[in-house]
Amino acid sequence: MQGKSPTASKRDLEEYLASKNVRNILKDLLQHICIERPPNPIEFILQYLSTTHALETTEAVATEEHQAAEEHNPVGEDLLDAESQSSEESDGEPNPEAMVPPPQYQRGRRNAIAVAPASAVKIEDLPKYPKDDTARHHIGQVLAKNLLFSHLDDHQKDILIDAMFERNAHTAEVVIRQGEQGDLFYIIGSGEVEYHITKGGVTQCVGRSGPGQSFGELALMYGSPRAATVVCATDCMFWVMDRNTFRSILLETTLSKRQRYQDFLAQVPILSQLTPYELSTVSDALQPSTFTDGQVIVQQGELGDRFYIVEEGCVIVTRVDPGQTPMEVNRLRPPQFFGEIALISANHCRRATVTASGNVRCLALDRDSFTRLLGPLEDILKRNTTQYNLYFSSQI
Ligand SMILES: Nc1ncnc2c1ncn2[C@@H]1O[C@@H]2COP(=O)(O)O[C@H]2[C@H]1O
Ligand SMILES: Nc1ncnc2c1ncn2[C@@H]1O[C@@H]2COP(=O)(O)O[C@H]2[C@H]1O
Repeated sequence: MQGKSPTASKRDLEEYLASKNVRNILKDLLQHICIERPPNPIEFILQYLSTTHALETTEAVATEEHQAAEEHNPVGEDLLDAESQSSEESDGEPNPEAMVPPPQYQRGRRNAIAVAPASAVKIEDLPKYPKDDTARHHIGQVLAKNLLFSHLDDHQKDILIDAMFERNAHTAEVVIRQGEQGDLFYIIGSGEVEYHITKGGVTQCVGRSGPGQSFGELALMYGSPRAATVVCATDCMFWVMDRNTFRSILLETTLSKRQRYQDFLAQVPILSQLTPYELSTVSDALQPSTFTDGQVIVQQGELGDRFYIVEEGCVIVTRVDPGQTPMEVNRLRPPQFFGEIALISANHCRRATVTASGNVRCLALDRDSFTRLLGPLEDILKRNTTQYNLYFSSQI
């Protein structure tokens, strides 16, 4: 028997590794270990590989179906319909409860995270849908409203703008159906949508979104069936991107931000009222800010438009009343928060000065995100201010 030359066997090996996609699988695995830093990496690796393997098999089938659909309809016409029909065609009437939301969005199971593998598609191979300057400008404005896109540089934004296509839908039209497979991500250009979840035979409206907001990320992040039905509350225009574009440009940051803040936000008492999914949308909107010792974060008497949660370090709250010297009234540490009074009071005025004591890291929400995400907590926040013993609390 003739032995193979060392060069030939090295080449064989390379070919074998390439044909089985081994390098990419290991790269993805390593990337996800770095993002999640699991306490037990071996358990994580075993779970990741078994989940990934299952997902890749399903994805291969889904991709073939998608390619077949694209060959039939190369410019992406009727993709909304294609998305909502796919599972009806495969197994008759869709059953919204056949599949439940991904485990991390079910109460009490926050740690069970199934991570979908990152896309192997190169950025330059993403689709390009021609559009005029007005459309590009409009997408740019829409993206600027959504913090999921805030980390993108101009080059990435251009790629994203090229890869998106426009979809229109009428009031009451179902864009996404709970339980179905899906591979599109939507950004609302105009109009409003409602989210409905059916559980135990009961359908509930769990939220509503408007221009600049996005939906449809869960199925793309976790390879799971759609977790909610999305229905147009008004006539809508969407900018839509496919799974590969979402994964190439948005998956890592969205996933890592949600995973990074998930456990921390769960400790913030005021946020315990929110569902795990609502908490994850709070994570998307958080803006980390750092302060050095003595730096004033908010100043009494100024107008305020940001809410802060202390993530690391300590802040000192001081107040000065007319004709008095400034007095320390509070010290706040993780996971306490401040800055809500200016956002819920009529005159938007800061009622105290907050200063960093040592190095401090805070997570901030701007006024729009605060109102949209924490608006339902306003009564609790107002009640909470009574603990500050503010003589003007009745004016809030
Ligand atoms: N409470 C919620 N639970 C799950 N998904 C939600 C919820 N509210 C809005 N959604 C969105 O509805 C989308 C349905 O499709 P996806 O599961 O891909 O992604 C989901 C989210 O983007
Ligand atoms: N005793 C206190 N009096 C006033 N504000 C306080 C007090 N303790 C903590 N704070 C926080 O300090 C913040 C200063 O900005 P805001 O008035 O927006 O919201 C205020 C509260 O969140």
